[in-house]
Amino acid sequence: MIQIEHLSKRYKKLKALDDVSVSFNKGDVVALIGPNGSGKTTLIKCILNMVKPDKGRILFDNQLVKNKVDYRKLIGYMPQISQYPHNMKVRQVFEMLKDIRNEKDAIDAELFDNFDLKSIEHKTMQSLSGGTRQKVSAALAFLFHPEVLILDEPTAGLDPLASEILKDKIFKEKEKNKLVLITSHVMSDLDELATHIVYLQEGKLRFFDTITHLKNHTGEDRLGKAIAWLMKHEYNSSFQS
Ligand SMILES: Nc1ncnc2c1ncn2[C@@H]1O[C@H](COP(=O)(O)OP(=O)(O)OP(=O)(O)O)[C@@H](O)[C@H]1O
Repeated sequence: MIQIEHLSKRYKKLKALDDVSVSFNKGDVVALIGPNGSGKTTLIKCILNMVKPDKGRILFDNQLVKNKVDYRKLIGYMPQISQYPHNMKVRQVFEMLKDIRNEKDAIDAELFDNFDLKSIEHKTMQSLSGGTRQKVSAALAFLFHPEVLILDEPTAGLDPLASEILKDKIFKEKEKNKLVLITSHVMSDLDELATHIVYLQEGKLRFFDTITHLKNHTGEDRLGKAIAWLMKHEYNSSFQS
């Protein structure tokens, strides 16, 4: 569904992405893992056409994404830092997006309801706590039944109940054969959800495989331990599923 071929991106001398090739299919829940600054968000932004790569190409459903916008409708994106106008009320943000899409009937309000966003819809975005802003951002990402979900640190700042609600929702979408890409530093969350691991280090793809294969290879049954093993050992595995 998404093919990334020889992708490179530099910021001056810094190689944020260095010849990354990987592909993702429907039904995969892919955990993007790597140290701070390893290129996870840059990879996501390239997929979304928010950052222009210097080299390489990305295909979405076998179509090049370069200079395209339409395919973005099929992706629900939860950014690390949401950037909705500060003085807009929560209700207005939802209404604005529904108006832009003109798809008023095809709404998935499950997270809106489960997070009880109705009770804060009169508040402005700037008055929300960090975690509540994350809830709004999550509800917006799932709103239009997207085929692909790209979630950048989705559970960061969420309380335990909200975090469970969001993980249940991600799990349901996986069951519907959606493709989900998640970055997170919370290994236990990824252990519950992910089917595949992409491990980036200094912009390079160090590892791409199924979680099952990673655990078998390392002899660890917890993802956190298996990733620690990867970080300690020179291990390169990459397969295109
Ligand atoms: N707009 C930019 N201008 C200059 N450098 C940038 C820019 N965006 C990212 N970088 C650099 O590119 C590298 C990769 O950043 P990126 O945000 O992709 O990392 P990350 O893996 O998502 O990190 P984190 O885990 O901290 O979120 C970092 O060194 C970062 O400082």
